[in-house]
Amino acid sequence: MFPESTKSYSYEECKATADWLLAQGPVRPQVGIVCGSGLGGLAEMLKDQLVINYSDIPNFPQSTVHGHAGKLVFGTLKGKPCVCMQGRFHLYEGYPIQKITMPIRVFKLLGVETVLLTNAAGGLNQDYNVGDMMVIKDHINIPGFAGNNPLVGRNDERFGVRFPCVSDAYDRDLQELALEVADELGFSFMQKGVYCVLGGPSFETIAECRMLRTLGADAVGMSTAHEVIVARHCGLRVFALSLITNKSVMDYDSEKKANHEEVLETAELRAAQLEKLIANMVSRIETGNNNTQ
Ligand SMILES: O=P(O)(O)O[C@H]1O[C@H](CO)[C@@H](O)[C@H]1O
Ligand SMILES: Nc1nc2[nH]cnc2c(=O)[nH]1
Repeated sequence: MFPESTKSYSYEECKATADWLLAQGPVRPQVGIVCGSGLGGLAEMLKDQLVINYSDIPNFPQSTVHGHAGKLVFGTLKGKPCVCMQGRFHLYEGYPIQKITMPIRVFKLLGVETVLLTNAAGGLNQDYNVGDMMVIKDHINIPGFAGNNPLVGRNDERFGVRFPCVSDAYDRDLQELALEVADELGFSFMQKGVYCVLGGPSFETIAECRMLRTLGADAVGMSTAHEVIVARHCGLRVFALSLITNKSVMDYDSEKKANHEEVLETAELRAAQLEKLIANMVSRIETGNNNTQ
């Protein structure tokens, strides 16, 4: 009924991967973290680590992008059992959208309740500066407009409903918690806005940047929104944060050119602060009942 390209990983395949992972170590993670480009240092914060290469995990895709190490790290962060993806998957790597989001379903089957996703993104909002952190309040899923949504294909009710609501995808309490924690840390570079996902890997043209800004997007990237849709479908609580690694070029007189090196350089500059923010958030997320303290 559905073409082969829309084949999801079945519940049984995701379960087999989750069971294999659970058999490797004692940690039963309640928080799942996904590291954006150049932000893999987040995983280093975990204590009592069990590190598993993606290449050793049954059914798992492989990382192909510089700045995405390709390791799954289990451990505790501020005493909370966590699992951290040091490297995510993107559409432009050539994977079907169901494959790049499959780890989120594995998170669910591992017992994860809350996912914290990070990414590197271009700042469309001209009030944003390089190095700002944007709490994502909503997204625009451009590939989804053309039917490239991770939930396309047969729906398995064991994960979630056929038509999930995503108007409340980004948990409001977690958004508030992030801003509260950032304030306590003295961060003066916090923003809250709308993330737009494109397929990549080419960066945007000037006309595209102008169009996306007109549509209401504050930042643009090539990830996250697909993971968020799958996470919400299976009932996970979601928080997502963009590091504005570069300013989108909106002006034909500009000499600036988007490039992955700048993305990684900015990530390196802000990594320690981003790690602090996420760690302090994790310490205040009450696990076991999906609430914050
Ligand atoms: O979204 P993450 O994985 O942080 O990566 C972002 O950085 C890369 C471009 O430099 C793209 O992959 C874009 O999506
Ligand atoms: N699409 C896109 N992804 C990014 N990731 C980091 N910066 C950018 C950007 O400017 N555009």
